[in-house]
Amino acid sequence: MTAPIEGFSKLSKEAKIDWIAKNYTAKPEAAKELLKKYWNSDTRVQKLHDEFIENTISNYYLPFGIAPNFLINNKLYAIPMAIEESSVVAAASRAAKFWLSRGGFQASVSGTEKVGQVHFKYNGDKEKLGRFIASLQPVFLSETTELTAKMEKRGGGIKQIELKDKSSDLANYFQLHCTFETVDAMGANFINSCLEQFAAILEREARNNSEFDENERQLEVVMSILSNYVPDCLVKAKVSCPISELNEDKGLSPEEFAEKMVQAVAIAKAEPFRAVTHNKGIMNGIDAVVLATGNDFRAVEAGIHAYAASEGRYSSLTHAEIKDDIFSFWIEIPLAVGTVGGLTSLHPLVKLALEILQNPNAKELMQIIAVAGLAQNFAALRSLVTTGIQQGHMKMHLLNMLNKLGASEEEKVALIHHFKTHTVTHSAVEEAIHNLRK
Ligand SMILES: CC(C)(COP(=O)([O-])OP(=O)([O-])OC[C@H]1O[C@@H](n2cnc3c(N)ncnc32)[C@H](O)[C@@H]1OP(=O)([O-])[O-])[C@@H](O)C(=O)NCCC(=O)NCCSC(=O)C[C@@](C)(O)CC(=O)[O-]
Ligand SMILES: NC(=O)C1=CN([C@@H]2O[C@H](COP(=O)(O)OP(=O)(O)OC[C@H]3O[C@@H](n4cnc5c(N)ncnc54)[C@H](O)[C@@H]3O)[C@@H](O)[C@H]2O)C=CC1
Repeated sequence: MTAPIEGFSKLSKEAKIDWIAKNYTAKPEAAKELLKKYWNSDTRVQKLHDEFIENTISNYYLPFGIAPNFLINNKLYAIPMAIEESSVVAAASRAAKFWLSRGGFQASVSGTEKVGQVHFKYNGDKEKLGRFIASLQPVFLSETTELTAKMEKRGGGIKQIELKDKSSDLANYFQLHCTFETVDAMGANFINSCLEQFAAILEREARNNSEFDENERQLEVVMSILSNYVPDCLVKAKVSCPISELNEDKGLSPEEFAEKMVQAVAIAKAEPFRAVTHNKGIMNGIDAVVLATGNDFRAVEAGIHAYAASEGRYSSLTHAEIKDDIFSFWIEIPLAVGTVGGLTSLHPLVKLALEILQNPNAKELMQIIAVAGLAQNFAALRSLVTTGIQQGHMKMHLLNMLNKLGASEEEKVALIHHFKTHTVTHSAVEEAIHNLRK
């Protein structure tokens, strides 16, 4: 077993690479060569990437694709997507193309409120605590003016600071539940800075509060942090058209297709095992745009899944109905994303992605991301209720399989042609390449 290492973080990049290759790989020279192959040839860009995280030894590439033809609120977008899974970009593109001639996607933001909390312990009279927090409201605001001045100029800032009694859930547990408007930033750092200031004020003023007894003065902050659950930072995206415009699809009449789509969503609402996969398909679209635009996909994932379970059972993020011969399909999700801050102005490809999206503000980006999720779900359900998922997915996955089997460019051309009329499965591809090489 390799011995632990002290001070790894302080080694040079070369020394880190030497150490990891020597101690953890079978072929150190080949491993080193591979890591260096993925360095950016522009040393300034490479340095920038090295400084995004810690202990960087190379870059991890994800494909960066484009799904064109998204008509969103009557504006045409080409959506950049960063994702490793085949068929996602094709599926989004197909759904965009389908809805392009049917009025496109309508999207709207119904709230932009972010949340942060100061969690604290207090053992004492609750009415006194209520009076204490009420008296501190102006202090919380006046002692954060340095932090909030610029944000307020942009139309943002602190919205509300509310005391919440959580002591029935956990002994002596209370919180300051705070809401913020962070305009075009995701806001994590702004919110956390404000919260840490509230926390310092809270403890300091408790110690000096003459109304408190000795025990109450020991009010203790446990932690201060934003919440990634933002149920009032909501975006909705929708498509709809007369059923007659849905076309006959893979042997289903428009009416049958619409009914099956509604049924598929109903199943995801009734059955959590299905809902998880249904929502995974939606996240294929959402994560890909969140990543391409340099946003925090872990934050987005955590918040969206919490929302999917907010009614007590994990359920579908999309909804579908047929009413007065109109088929409607929509999504509603919480999304805290930024078009400034984080990596948005640093990562060269993120900057380009935002430019391709015509430099949206945060609300516009929320709408684009919600649309990508809805489109993805439409495409996946369309396949699931007609041909099954494998036909389209495996068609897109074919190149991965051919690469894995070491197919030459000529073999790829021949086999892609062959599989236009044959079903793609692992064994069929193996057999076809074997036959070709005989
Ligand atoms: C894969 C398709 C789109 C084929 O669909 P198709 O009807 O065979 O496509 P087509 O060849 O007729 O082309 C139509 C359009 O689709 C797009 N398209 C088509 N091919 C490409 C391509 N190579 N590259 C880029 N775009 C492509 C493109 O927009 C194209 O228009 P054009 O560009 O020609 O004007 C369809 O079968 C589909 O949408 N399948 C769903 C795939 C999917 O959902 N994949 C996600 C991975 S599976 C998963 O993780 C989620 C899941 C399924 O479990 C979720 C759930 O259960 O709900
Ligand atoms: N739990 C979580 O989600 C946490 C996430 N993070 C990370 O925090 C980062 C995002 O934090 P941010 O505070 O958004 O980024 P940031 O720290 O880069 O700050 C963005 C700043 O941009 C400025 N700004 C300029 N123009 C603006 C405009 N039009 N609207 C709003 N602000 C404008 C503001 O000063 C704002 O504070 C992400 O990288 C995320 O991964 C950090 C801690 C916790």
